[in-house]
Order: sequence, then C-alpha cells, then structure tokens
Amino acid sequence: VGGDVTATPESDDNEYLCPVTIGGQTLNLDFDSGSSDLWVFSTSTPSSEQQSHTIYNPAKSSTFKELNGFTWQISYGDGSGASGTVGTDTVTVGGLTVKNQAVELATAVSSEFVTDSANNGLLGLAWSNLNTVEPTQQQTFFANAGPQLQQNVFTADLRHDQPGSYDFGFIDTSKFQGNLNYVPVDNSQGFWQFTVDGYAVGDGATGGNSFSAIADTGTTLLLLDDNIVSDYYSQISSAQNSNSAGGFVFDCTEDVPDLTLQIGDYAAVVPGSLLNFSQNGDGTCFGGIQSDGGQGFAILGDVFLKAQFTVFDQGNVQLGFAPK
Ligand SMILES: O=C(NNC1=NCCC1)c1ccc(Br)cc1
Repeated sequence: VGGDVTATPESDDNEYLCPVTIGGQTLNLDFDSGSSDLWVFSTSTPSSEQQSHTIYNPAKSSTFKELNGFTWQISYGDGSGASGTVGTDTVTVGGLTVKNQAVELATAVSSEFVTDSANNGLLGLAWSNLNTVEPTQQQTFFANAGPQLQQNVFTADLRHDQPGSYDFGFIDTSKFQGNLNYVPVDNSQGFWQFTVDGYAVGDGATGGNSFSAIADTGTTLLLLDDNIVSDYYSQISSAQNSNSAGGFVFDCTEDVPDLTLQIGDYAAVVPGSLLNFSQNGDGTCFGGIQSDGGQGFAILGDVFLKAQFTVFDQGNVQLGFAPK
C-alpha cells in the first residue's frame, strides 16, 4: 500500500501545499519534515483568525474522537507558532489511510498562519520524538503508516513554480536520474539530520569543514553557516546583506553561481537559477542562500530540495539523494 500526493507551490515557492482528507474533510496542508505535529485550522480556531482558511469541523466527522485534556504547543524556526487541543481521526494522504491518527486542533495560531490563507495547517514528517502533544506524545502520520508500507520511506520531489509530489511507501525511479546516494541519519534530535562533507561555489574547488544539516521541507530557503554564506556572496559583485530585505540581495542582472554540497560521494548541485530566489521589486533580487542564524547546523530547505529527488528512509534511518 502506498500514496502519491501532489505538492503545489505557493507564490515564490514559499511553501508547498498538499490535500489531506481528515474524517472526510479535505484541507491543504504544509508537509514539514522539520516538525512532527499534524495540526489544522478548525472550528476551535477563533473566527477572527479563521479568515479565508478551510477549517476542519470535528463535529461533522463520524470518526473523530477527542483526546480529553490533551494539548499541544509548537513554535517554528521562523518564529511562527500555534497551539490547541487534540483528537484522533481517519487521515488519508494520496490514497494512503491511517486510522486513529492524532489530529491537533488549533485554538491559537500566530499571524504568519492567519495571513497565509492557502495554508490550513501542517503535517509533520520529522521523527515522532519531536511531537509536542502532552501529556502523551503522539506518532506522526508517517510513523503510523509505516507498518502498512511496502517500503518504509517517503520521497519528496519539489519543483520550482510547478507542482511536485510526495510519495509514501515506494520509490518511483522515473522521478530521478542515476542511482540514489544514501547517507546515515542521526534522528536523536528528531530531525532528518546528516553530515555535509564540504561545499563548492560555482566551478570552484570543494573545500570547507564538514557540517551537520537537516533536510527540512517546511523551510523555504537554504540556510547555511555564516562563513559559507559570506564565501558564496563574495562571488557576486553587487551582493550585500540588506537589513530592510532581511538578508543577502544582489542586482537581478547578476549571473548567480551554483552551490555544490558534497554529501559523501554525492555532489548535490543547487543551480544558480534556484539561488536567485525572488525579486524585491527595486531591481534587486533576494538570495536563496541565507544565514542559519548561527544555530550550529544548516537547514536544507525547499531551495535545496527542489534540486534533488530525496528519499526519507524511516526503516533504515537514512536519506537518499539523486539528481533529477
Ligand atoms: O520550523 C522548522 N521547520 N518547519 C517550518 N518552518 C516554518 C513553518 C514550518 C525548523 C526546523 C528545524 C530547524 Br533547526 C529550524 C526550523
């Protein structure tokens, strides 16, 4: 048994939304390999915050059961957050159904979610030890689905300005070129965390120290150590770190170099076209590479994942990458 679901990019590829059916009600959710809560806008969300969102109404689901007294509260790396109550229901993603899945109902959401009307909640795909439900931590959709999957994996094929897909339970070899390159994952912090062995800017030599990174579908950009960020932008003559823009910008006319991350024997190339992320409207463009804020590991978000086909292997606790 498996599932295949379309991942549709919001404007500027800021996030990717996928249809999820909960108790017969379908909402578009942000699949996030950087967190482990499945939460939705619901009838429990203040009406002022529901705005133009699609909401889940547990009262209209014949399979919803409340988990009395259970709560959740999450904050994300970008400062956004949400909190609320918990129940279980039947959840279906791309034809793959999990019964008695913990579904977290938002009773409060931060402004970033209120104003993002396309996003009706998140479906966490990190490891279950990151789930925030109290007093009893809950399993993710992918963890619960594991036993029914032919292969205990999900794959991400995110694309620039066009729909991509997530597959659960199988690897579609038509979606990538060559062989998959696997690296071991350290899931002790709950992330899909692994080691990057070096980097190269443009057609320069691969160098630098090895560093830890996480594969995070819920983060838009490619967030790296400040030294690598500075090295990269030193190759773009008009680049500057703009406080008003919130990061490194450069003239849109610039030829933006590729970035290659050496992951074991695999050279993961992120083409310069993806590293010219968006237009600021004043002739400058916002870079797809930005600082990781000095938190000690890199966050390989959608900018990186758009350039690779990625296998998140729960069974073997490893990640697989291939060009596409
Ligand atoms: O929050 C994280 N990823 N997901 C999402 N971001 C924004 C909405 C969802 C995140 C995870 C790990 C680290 Br380290 C930094 C950030």
